Amino acid sequence: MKADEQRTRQDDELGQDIAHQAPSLRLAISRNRPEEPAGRAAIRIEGLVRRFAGFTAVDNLQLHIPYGEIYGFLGSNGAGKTTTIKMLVGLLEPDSGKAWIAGHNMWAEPVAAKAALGYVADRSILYERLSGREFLGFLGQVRGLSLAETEERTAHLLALLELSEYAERLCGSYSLGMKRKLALAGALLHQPQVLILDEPFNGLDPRSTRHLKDLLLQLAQAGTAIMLSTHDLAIAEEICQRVGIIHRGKLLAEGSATELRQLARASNLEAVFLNLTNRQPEEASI
Ligand SMILES: Nc1ncnc2c1ncn2[C@@H]1O[C@H](COP(=O)(O)OP(=O)(O)OP(=O)(O)O)[C@@H](O)[C@H]1O
Repeated sequence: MKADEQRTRQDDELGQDIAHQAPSLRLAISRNRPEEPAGRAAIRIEGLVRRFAGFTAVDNLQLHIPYGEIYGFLGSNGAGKTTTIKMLVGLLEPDSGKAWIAGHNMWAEPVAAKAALGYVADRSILYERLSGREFLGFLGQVRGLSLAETEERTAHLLALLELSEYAERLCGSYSLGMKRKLALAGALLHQPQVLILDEPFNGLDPRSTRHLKDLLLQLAQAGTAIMLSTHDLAIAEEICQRVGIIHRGKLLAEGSATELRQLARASNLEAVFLNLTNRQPEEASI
């Protein structure tokens, strides 16, 4: 048997092991982390539940993400990532449970919570008849920035995201990747303490992907809390301090990629992920 095949088989067997231990895995890992008081978490979710016509899409979810951390939210198609994010950013009312952004309850103090938040949806919604610069100018007004601040931040972000040469073109004429980058510029305009990104790497070319990874690492280093959902396990492994794996609306495991790999004795996050979620193979479609 070749070394690669042997490692894959070992990963599979060990992964099946942790699949059975899944509920205790998270507890074991969280004991290894210095405790972050929940009240000081940048993003805090307690007991979040959302049902659609009797089907439970998000099932009693708990999450605490501190400032300065990049948290990867992983799950197969339909696992409940977008539903969780929509409840967290105030777009979808939970059936029960609560969510806080920078200490503000999203549903009781939505203005304060949203002021601290930058959010990019999985599908970018832009005003197609505005130019890139006009779009950011409009968002600056919505965010209550002065004209000078808006102009300065707009120029900085357009340059940072390599969009300056397209700034006067209508958003409707942008490519998918350019739209994603402009949406990100919009989310960063008011320098939020908390950034929530649903599939931020979708549609980006390798150069823009590298650029975004570096930008997120810099923002986290400066203290921004970042939660991102992704299907790209290599990216999660590279830039996320912790990852949470959601499946059928429940958090199966949570920890750093290294902790998850060590605990599972698996060679990579993909092996951990596939084996945890393969108990329902028809859903393991990441
Ligand atoms: N408005 C809705 N009405 C009915 N069911 C919904 C609605 N929104 C989401 N769902 C269901 O909830 C489940 C979770 O969906 P969600 O979009 O949160 O998954 P996801 O993890 O983001 O998936 P993907 O990776 O494919 O984007 C799915 O079964 C989906 O069909």
